Amino acid sequence: MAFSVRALIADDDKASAKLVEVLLQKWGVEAVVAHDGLEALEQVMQPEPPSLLILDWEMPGYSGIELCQKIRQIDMANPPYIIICTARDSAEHIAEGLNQGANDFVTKPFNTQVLRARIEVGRRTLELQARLVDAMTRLDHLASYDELTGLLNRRALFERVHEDFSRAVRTESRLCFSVCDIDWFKRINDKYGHPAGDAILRQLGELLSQQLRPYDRIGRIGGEEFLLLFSVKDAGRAYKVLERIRMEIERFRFEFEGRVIPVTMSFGATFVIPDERVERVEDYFSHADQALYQSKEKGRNLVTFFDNCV
Ligand SMILES: Nc1nc2c(ncn2[C@@H]2O[C@H](COP(=O)(O)OP(=O)(O)OP(=O)(O)O)[C@@H](O)[C@H]2O)c(=O)[nH]1
Repeated sequence: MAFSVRALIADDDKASAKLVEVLLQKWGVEAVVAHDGLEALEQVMQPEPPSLLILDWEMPGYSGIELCQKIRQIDMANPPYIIICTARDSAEHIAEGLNQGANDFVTKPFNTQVLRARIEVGRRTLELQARLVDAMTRLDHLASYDELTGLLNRRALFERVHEDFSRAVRTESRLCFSVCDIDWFKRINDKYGHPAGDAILRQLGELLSQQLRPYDRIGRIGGEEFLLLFSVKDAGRAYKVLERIRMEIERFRFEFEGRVIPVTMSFGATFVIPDERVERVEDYFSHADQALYQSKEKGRNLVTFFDNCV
């Protein structure tokens, strides 16, 4: 199916606007009409704006050229394709229009065939742009999210953690930074198979996400290792949150192909009062990791805080 576009015709000459509207209808292009620059700008600012703009050069409110300038200053994921319609067809005018952000020109009185061909060029360009934006969105997602669990990956998570620390400094809030790791995961893989291990990672990702609030951070930072960052008033409460999560995991029925697989997780954590030294995020990570090591040493399925700060 052909890629469809919605057009905006902006022209203070009502007869001329009507003529273009009728032609667009005939060519299967849905169109809305504005009779001055202000009305046209309002249409462009709608949540789902028209993508192909056919703007008259001279209009009350804003001229077609002023509209071009304004629209090109707006940061849009999918900028519109703009055709300026004008009787001014000198080289200077054409250059000025293009320099101000128009994609194309149609001179008045226009030739129907040429107008149709130019609209088709616009439609093709918008189709390519939509595909590019779609591909970039997908690439962005792939670059930031772990494919198996759908959680943030290590790189994206640490970027956000740095932002969270800066925000916490401003709002004077406190954070709990925890690294957690599945116990004996190698044995689980060996006993039930790698696909079962993958299924556990997926189920665990969902379970961890349900345990935290949407604005807390959670990500998969390595094979069977996850990182949690949540705001909390004091270290005692932080301990209770992690203990609750640890017990939920212990109780949860992880299943793969009808078999229930017991899973436990060890936690290392540190309670943080963020300060300006953003590089300390790496120190906190190292502290949480050392505490995780202690949980493993003490027998696993445990929550340990760095430096016994709880
Ligand atoms: N199924 C699956 N396994 C993974 C994945 N990533 C890492 N692993 C496995 O996770 C296991 C981790 O093993 P170890 O580092 O020895 O840790 P462990 O067996 O969990 O032991 P402790 O951490 O000491 O409790 C290895 O066997 C990895 O192959 C993955 O994406 N899918």
